[in-house]
Amino acid sequence: MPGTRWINLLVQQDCRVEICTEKKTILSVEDIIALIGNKCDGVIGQLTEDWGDTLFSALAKAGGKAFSNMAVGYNNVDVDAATKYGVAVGNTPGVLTETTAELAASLSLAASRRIVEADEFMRAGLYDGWLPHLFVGNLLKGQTVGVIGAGRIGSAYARMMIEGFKMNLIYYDLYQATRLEKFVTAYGQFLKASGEQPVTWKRASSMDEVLQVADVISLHPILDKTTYHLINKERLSKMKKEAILINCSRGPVVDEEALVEHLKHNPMFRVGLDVFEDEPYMKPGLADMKNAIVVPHIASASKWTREGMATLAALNVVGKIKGFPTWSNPNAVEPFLDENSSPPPACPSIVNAKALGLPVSKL
Ligand SMILES: NC(=O)C1=CN([C@@H]2O[C@H](COP(=O)(O)OP(=O)(O)OC[C@H]3O[C@@H](n4cnc5c(N)ncnc54)[C@H](O)[C@@H]3O)[C@@H](O)[C@H]2O)C=CC1
Ligand SMILES: O=C(O)C(=O)CO
Repeated sequence: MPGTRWINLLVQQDCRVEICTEKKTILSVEDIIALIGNKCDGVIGQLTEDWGDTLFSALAKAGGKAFSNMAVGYNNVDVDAATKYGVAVGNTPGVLTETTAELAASLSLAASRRIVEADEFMRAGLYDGWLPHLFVGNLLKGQTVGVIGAGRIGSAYARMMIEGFKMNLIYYDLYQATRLEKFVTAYGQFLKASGEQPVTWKRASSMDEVLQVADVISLHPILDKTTYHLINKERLSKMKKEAILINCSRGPVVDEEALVEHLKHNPMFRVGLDVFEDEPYMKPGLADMKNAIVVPHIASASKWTREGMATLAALNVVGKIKGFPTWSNPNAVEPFLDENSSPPPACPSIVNAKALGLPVSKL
């Protein structure tokens, strides 16, 4: 885990910390059971681990009260099973938002301007002079950005694309993104007052509307039963032939086999993927597609974010062990990140706090 603050905070609270030194990137359930052993008060785990009934039962048997994913997404965790065993489940919202949105924006630019293809071309020594048709891509300004899942990260991404490239917005979410709508309205008015074309927004009544209208579509929902294979063969066929699809949410939100087929038959369609259906693997054929940019789940990989994630995960676990209440707003975690002061006596974000009847901090 990055940085030293997370471990210093645990040690200051008299925790004995055991660090897994297995030379394996992804631990199996059996590996983790062995690491938990007979006595373990809490665990900080990774999104690659399968935290279900077996592990929560083992943790509870070892006296464990707390688990935290070092991640905001917790689709790898069976929260009901944790609740059944009285284990609190923490996650780390609030420190990933901008970093993840920046990677989605980076992929959007890289895909629209074909940066990876052009880079490979240069390195292969194929450049023999400027040509009018060399790596022609898409202009973003004035086009429409579609966001599926306009929560924390989806909204931050939308703002970047709107402010940065003056794109119009269409979004689909189960809930209204009121703050985002207000921002686009105000920014549109500002542009108009400056004599520029104002940007616009629309909340789509269906996801298909976004797919049909948008030029760049970025996926930011959580992964659950309702979002599994949200983008499938039929939905891909509704998108514009030259559209760009970005996925920085979770791999299974996209039917990756259908995507490979779509990429093969639509060379002007481009994707930027940070996540994959069967990580760490890619579906056959994806790696050969020139119209796909693929990066290894690095959307949250900025130093500040990763150190913040580690700190929040550690504070979730130690807070529960110490019997601290939960923080009232898990999106407002700045007080936990200030290196120059002690963190508040609270768990920053416990997703099953209500189900466990945990008290809420009054701070
Ligand atoms: N690639 C990476 O490294 C990272 C990936 N993530 C992923 O991004 C996800 C989103 O993170 P946040 O924005 O912080 O979460 P959030 O909870 O703020 O936003 C998720 C949004 O998805 C919406 N949603 C849920 N079901 C939907 C559906 N069926 N159709 C449309 N919208 C739906 C929700 O209403 C919510 O607004 C995480 O759960 C995680 O899986 C997060 C951080 C880094
Ligand atoms: O926090 C998450 O959900 C991640 O995917 C970490 O990058």
